Amino acid sequence: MEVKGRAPGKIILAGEHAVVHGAAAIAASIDLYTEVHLALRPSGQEDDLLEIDLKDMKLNLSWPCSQLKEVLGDCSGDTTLPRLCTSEKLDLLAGIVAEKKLPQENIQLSSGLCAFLFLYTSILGFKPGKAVVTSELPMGSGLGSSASFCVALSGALIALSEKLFLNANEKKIDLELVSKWAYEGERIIHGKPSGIDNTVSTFGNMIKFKKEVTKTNSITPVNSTTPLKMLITDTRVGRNTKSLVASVSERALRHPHAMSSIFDAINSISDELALLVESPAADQVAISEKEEKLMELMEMNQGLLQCIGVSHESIETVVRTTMKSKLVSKLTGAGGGGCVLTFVPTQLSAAVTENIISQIEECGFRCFTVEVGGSGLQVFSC
Ligand SMILES: Nc1ncnc2c1ncn2[C@@H]1O[C@H](COP(=O)(O)OP(=O)(O)O)[C@@H](O)[C@H]1O
Ligand SMILES: C[C@@](O)(CCOP(=O)(O)O)CC(=O)O
Ligand SMILES: [Mg+2]
Repeated sequence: MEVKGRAPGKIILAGEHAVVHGAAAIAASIDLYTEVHLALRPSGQEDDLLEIDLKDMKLNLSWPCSQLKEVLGDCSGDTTLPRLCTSEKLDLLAGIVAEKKLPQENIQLSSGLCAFLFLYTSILGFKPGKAVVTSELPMGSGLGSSASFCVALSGALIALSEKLFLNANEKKIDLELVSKWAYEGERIIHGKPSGIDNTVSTFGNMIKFKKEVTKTNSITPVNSTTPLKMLITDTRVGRNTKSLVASVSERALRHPHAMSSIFDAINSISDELALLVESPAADQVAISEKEEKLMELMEMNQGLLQCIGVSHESIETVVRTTMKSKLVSKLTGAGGGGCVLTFVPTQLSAAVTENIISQIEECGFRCFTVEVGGSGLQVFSC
C-alpha cells in the first residue's frame, strides 16, 4: 500500500516568538508544499530496510528495521495518543542518525531525520518501508519547512496505519491527531515549539493561535475580507529556529518584566491585526485605509522583534530598501536571517513592484510571491 501526504508551509503575519510565551499570533498557509510519498515493503521480502530518500538534498539513507528495534526497544503504543519523545529516546535516535556521518553541508538535517525515525517507529512500528520526500520550501528560512515535513509525514503514516484507502474504508483522516503527532516531531526539531506551524500546516487558511498551558490551544479562523498580497524575500542567510527560540527565552530570563511587556504588546498587535483583516472595506478608500493600518501594525511588530533580538542585518537591509518606496517589511518565522514579508498594497503598480524587487535582488536576495491562505494537509492513495 502506498500513500502521499502533502502539507503547506506558512507565513506569520504577527506574533512569532511571542506566541511561544503565550501571546496570540496570526499565521496563514502558503502555496508551497512538502510531499512525503510512503510505501510499505511487501512482507516476506529479504531486506527489512526503513529507507528515506530526500530528493532535494540527493540524500538516501536506510536502516535495517531489526537494528532499529534492537536499539530503540519497544515503540508500540496507542497511535491515537501522540507521545512525547523522551530525552533518552532522542539520544538513541541521534546516535542512529550520527552513525550515517552526514556530510557537513547536510548536518542540520539530523534533527529532521530523528523526527522521521521517531514518528515512523511510533506510528508504524518496525515495518520495512520507504519514504520519498520533496519540498518546494526553502529549508530553515522561516516558512515552516519543519512543520510541513512533520505534517505531511504524520498524515501519510496515519493513513497507512489506519488503512484509510483500503477496502472502501470511508473513514476520513483525523486532522487533530495528525497535528498532534506533527507537534511531537516539531518538538524534536525546535525544542520548544508553540504549535502554530503544525496547526496552520494541517488545517490551512489563516488562523489566530494562542498557546494554552493547561487547556487546549485556542485556534480561531481569520477570514480575510480583502486579498492580501505578500512579497517574500529570502535573504538566504541560514539560521536555526531552535537556537533563536532558545535565545529569546534566555533574554526573557534576564529581563522578565521588559520582555513580558513586549510580548503583551505583540499580543495586542495580533488581536488588532485579526480584527482588521476581518473588517469589511466597501470601496478603494476604505481598502487603502485598512492597508495603511495593516502596514503600521507590521512595522510595529518588526520593531518589537528587533527588540527581542531576532532581527538581522540582512532583514534590516530589506526593511530599509522597501521603506524607500514607503512599503513595510517584517521578518516571518524565527528571524535571524531567513525570509522577510513585504506587504504589497492593492494600488501598487506592477512597474513599481518590479522596481522594488530589482532593488532587493541587487542586494543578493531572492524575491517571490505566494498565495496566502490555501489548503492544509491532503492525503492521497497512490
Ligand atoms: N524536507 C525535509 N526533510 C528532512 N528534514 C527537514 C525537511 N524540511 C525541514 N526539515 C528539518 O527542519 C529543519 C528546519 O527547520 P527550522 O529551523 O524550524 O526552519 P523552518 O521550519 O523555518 O524551515 C531542517 O534543518 C531539517 O532538520
Ligand atoms: C519562532 C516561532 O514562533 C516560529 C518559527 O517558525 P519557523 O520554524 O522559523 O518557520 C516558533 C514557534 O512558534 O514555535
Ligand atoms: Mg520550523
